[in-house]
Amino acid sequence: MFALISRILNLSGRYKSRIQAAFLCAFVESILSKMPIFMAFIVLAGFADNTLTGKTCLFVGLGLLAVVVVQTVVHYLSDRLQSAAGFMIFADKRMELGNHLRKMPMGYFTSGNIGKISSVLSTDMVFIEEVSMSTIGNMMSYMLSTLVLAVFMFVLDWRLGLIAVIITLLASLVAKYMNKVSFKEAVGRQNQSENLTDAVLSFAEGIGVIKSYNLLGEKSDELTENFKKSRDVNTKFEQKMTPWTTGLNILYGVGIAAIFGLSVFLHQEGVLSLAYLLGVLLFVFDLFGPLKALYGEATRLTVMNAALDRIEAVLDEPELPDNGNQHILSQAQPDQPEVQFSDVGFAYQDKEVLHNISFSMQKNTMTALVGPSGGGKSTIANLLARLWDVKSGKVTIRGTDIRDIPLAELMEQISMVFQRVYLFQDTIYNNISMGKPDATEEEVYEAAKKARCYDFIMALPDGFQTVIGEGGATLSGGEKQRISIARCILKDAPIVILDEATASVDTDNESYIQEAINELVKGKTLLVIAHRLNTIRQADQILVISDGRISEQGTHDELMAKAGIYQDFVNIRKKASGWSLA
Ligand SMILES: Nc1ncnc2c1ncn2[C@@H]1O[C@H](COP(=O)(O)OP(=O)(O)OP(=O)(O)O)[C@@H](O)[C@H]1O
Repeated sequence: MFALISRILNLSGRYKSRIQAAFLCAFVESILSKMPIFMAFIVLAGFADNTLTGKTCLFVGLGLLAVVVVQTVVHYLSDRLQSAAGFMIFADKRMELGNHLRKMPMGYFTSGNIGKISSVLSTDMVFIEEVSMSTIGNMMSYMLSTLVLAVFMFVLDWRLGLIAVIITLLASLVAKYMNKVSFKEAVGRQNQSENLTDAVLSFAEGIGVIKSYNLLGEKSDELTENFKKSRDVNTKFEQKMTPWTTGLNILYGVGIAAIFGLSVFLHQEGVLSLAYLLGVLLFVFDLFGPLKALYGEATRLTVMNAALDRIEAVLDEPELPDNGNQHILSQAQPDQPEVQFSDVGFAYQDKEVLHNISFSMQKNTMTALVGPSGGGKSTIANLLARLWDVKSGKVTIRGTDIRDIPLAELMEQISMVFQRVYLFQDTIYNNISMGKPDATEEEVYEAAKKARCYDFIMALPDGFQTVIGEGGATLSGGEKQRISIARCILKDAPIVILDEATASVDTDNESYIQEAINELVKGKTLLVIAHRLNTIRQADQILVISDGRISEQGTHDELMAKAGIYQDFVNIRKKASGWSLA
């Protein structure tokens, strides 16, 4: 328990003194909350000894008033200091996590991790930031209160103090095992919470497909199954905890009965005065209250510990190193290619997917990657943009290894047009201008014109100020694609990576998109994952990628003359509607 408390306190960093002050206030408040019983003890003791005077009553009355005032002040202070500290610490932690996620390779953001990231950023962070400080504050004050009450029992009679200490030690032993069980179960509970987040996200994202394939029943059942599992995991947790909490309650009951019985016996034996007996009677029912509350909070602490484990697991995921300090030459040396892959190998975890990939791209030329699905085309394109790092060999731009170039500088050199377009929930203007944040209005409009989207944007009621996304304007897939191309045109990076669309859009849209792409790639070095025969024919070089290797390389005419895999693909492509047979 102490290890857990110190683990959370270690996070406090620059807010340490604020938290210490908050805990001090919480402790003072908890001591003050016992003062009315203490005052009652003074009055009853005076009454029993026949020494009660008006002065004592006045003193007790004023004392109670002062206690109420001070208690209100420290309660206010501890609340303010604690909750603000929790939010401040975890606001910093969230930023650290956000910063870390930004630097992680794209490979991490596979669907299996999306649920984990959402769960860490929302459920775990929110839980810890809302309850951690108050939980620790309460626990500390309960511990100190238990100590103060036990000392008071010793003051009344050492035998009573001894019983209080024995019960406290036994309770902490029981609580230790209870925490172990709670901790074990907390891991399972959180894993199920992640599974549930995953299931809900994938259901919400795939609702279109689910409906169109009439899978609503099946997928709803899967989701319901997940809800049931969560219910079962939580019920099991409560069931496992009940014997322990009951055991603790019995122990407290036995302790109270023993102290009560012994104090009456000691009074009858003439060892304990009536005043002290009254004192015991006043305190005994409250004696184990703080201890009870302490172990109630301990369960929350184990949940927090599991949440911290998950936050730290995400923070421990390796980042893509960004310590390069070389700059890309503005012009390649004579005879130096713009882009060069030299003996590149790559694996997703242990699965090797690229072997000995070597090719070069000359400035302002088009290289087309073609080949069967799963061959490795997208992986090659992603390695050029350094979405992952090569496992062996190297990728250079104008002679410089891309790992030696600061990521921000590398990104300035490359534009990527994906099949799956992502537009932010923002105005069309801002969605385009993020390609070049310091662009003038004229430059944004010019890019929109080149990307063939100016006219349809101006036809919208709010024009470029139209907000896209949920609650905003809905655009067709082709329109979104053109806006994303406008963004790239504005960025004007010298190297363009294009994943050519396989999905069929209507003929109008297709020709507009083609025109937009033609504008984008003018005077650029282009790497295209090509699916259309027209595009492939125009390429300066074609790389046929299959099983992670370059199996053929050349121009369309050269490869057609070879009667190899490329020729087969072209023939099939002519018959079928898509190059990619997946
Ligand atoms: N994130 C990933 N994690 C693990 N394996 C992956 C991942 N992405 C791709 N792969 C695997 O790597 C291999 C190459 O995939 P890649 O997407 O590069 O092929 P591709 O030629 O672009 O295929 P397609 O034409 O279908 O897009 C495949 O076996 C694929 O299953």
